[in-house]
Amino acid sequence: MTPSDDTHADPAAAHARGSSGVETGLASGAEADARLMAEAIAVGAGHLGLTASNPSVGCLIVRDDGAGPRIIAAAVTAPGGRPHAETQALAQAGEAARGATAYVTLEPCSHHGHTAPCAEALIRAGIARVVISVVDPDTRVSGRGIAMLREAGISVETGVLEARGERALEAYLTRKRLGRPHVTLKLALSRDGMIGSRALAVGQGQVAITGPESWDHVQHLRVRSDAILVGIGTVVADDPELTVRLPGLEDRSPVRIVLDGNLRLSPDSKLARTAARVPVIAVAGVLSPDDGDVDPHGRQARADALSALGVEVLEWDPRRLDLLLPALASRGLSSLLVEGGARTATSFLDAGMVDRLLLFTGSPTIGAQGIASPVRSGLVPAPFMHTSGEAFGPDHLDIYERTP
Ligand SMILES: NC(=O)C1=CN([C@@H]2O[C@H](COP(=O)(O)OP(=O)(O)OC[C@H]3O[C@@H](n4cnc5c(N)ncnc54)[C@H](OP(=O)(O)O)[C@@H]3O)[C@@H](O)[C@H]2O)C=CC1
Ligand SMILES: Nc1c(N[C@@H]2O[C@H](COP(=O)(O)O)[C@@H](O)[C@H]2O)[nH]c(=O)[nH]c1=O
Ligand SMILES: [Zn+2]
Repeated sequence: MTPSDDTHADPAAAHARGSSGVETGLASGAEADARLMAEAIAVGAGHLGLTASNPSVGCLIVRDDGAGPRIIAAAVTAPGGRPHAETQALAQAGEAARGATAYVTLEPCSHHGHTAPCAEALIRAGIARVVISVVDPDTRVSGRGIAMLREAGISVETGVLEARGERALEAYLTRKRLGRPHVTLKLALSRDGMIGSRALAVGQGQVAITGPESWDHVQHLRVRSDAILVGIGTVVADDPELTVRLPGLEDRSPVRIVLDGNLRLSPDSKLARTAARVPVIAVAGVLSPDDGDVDPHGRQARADALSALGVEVLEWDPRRLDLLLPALASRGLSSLLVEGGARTATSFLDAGMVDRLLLFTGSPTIGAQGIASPVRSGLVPAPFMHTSGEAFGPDHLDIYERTP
């Protein structure tokens, strides 16, 4: 078996197989279960950022006819969230599913939602054993899928490679458990801890801090996110596009969100001009009668112009992250990538709304005109814990995770 960890490739194509399936070279048992679940997790990761409110689940159908386990089908939740992984894998396997084992990263669903329950489909297909990584916290499922399978006489094992499974499904699990998206804050820091420069005139573009290798990695982070968020200060200063521009993955751009309490977003900005292609939400707050410094007519005209371009102007207080994030979650957004700037990063950190912190440190120094980052590598306070570090060309990425 060559387990696939390429989350960017088409997961089904990664499993090109003949009618006899993919030999794994393993003997059945706990080690094979773990290896096959690792493969199911890799397959499931293939549609992160594409399945909206649904988790991107991986499912393998595996047969052992005496010569060791063979993968006869592999599927991931379809873009948009349906069909679910199991029904697609069962369709691929056909009659060969009878007596086989299903490896599923999330407990098979038991509810009649938009589709019939996957647990029922597994039973009907004659699956003999189901191996599950994570139990589904969805209140419509939550143990019922497992119970249905067991009642039908299927042998069920749960918690296989659970930590890795939880990590792969972290966005979905955070939304279900905490009622808000999983938040990754990513910042690019100069060697002296700055994220930008005040010396640049508006529209002069951003300071180059990190190189192409980091850029490539951030593009992949965007691919796997449901939404990307910045403050209006960044939009005014840099006029970013915030899309995915990797060849072949251009259609994987996440929803773009701007915190913009005074609706300063210009209809001429790259965000507004591309809104018809990739959604943009401007979180614009509600004008109160004493907002003396804002011309309500100007604001309304801007709102109209932006709406005509396809920007959604959301009258929600961008300062109340404690309310905004649950509102985004209720739209089905499970993973949020916050890309700055300094004030926005500070707000998310102060509100305790950052689950993972990615600090890219580049080689340039910016000096006294710099805009200081609210956090610096090596100086990140609790509750964050440094979990890994990696080089990207001349840059260094440090990853910190929130500890419970
Ligand atoms: N190196 C890096 O990783 C990055 C660097 N940058 C740099 O950062 C600089 C911009 O940073 P900064 O000026 O701090 O601007 P931000 O992008 O953080 O935007 C801040 C503005 O957003 C609005 N806002 C609305 N709600 C919130 C909220 N909850 N929290 C914070 N702000 C909110 C406010 O404007 P209002 O009152 O009008 O609503 C506020 O002034 C630029 O120089 C840019 O190049 C930017 C991104 C990444
Ligand atoms: N994506 C996925 C599952 N997702 C489950 O289904 C719920 C959404 O149901 P519905 O809105 O009807 O599609 C979601 O909250 C989660 O419980 N289940 C599975 O068996 N396999 C899958 O591949
Ligand atoms: Zn299902």
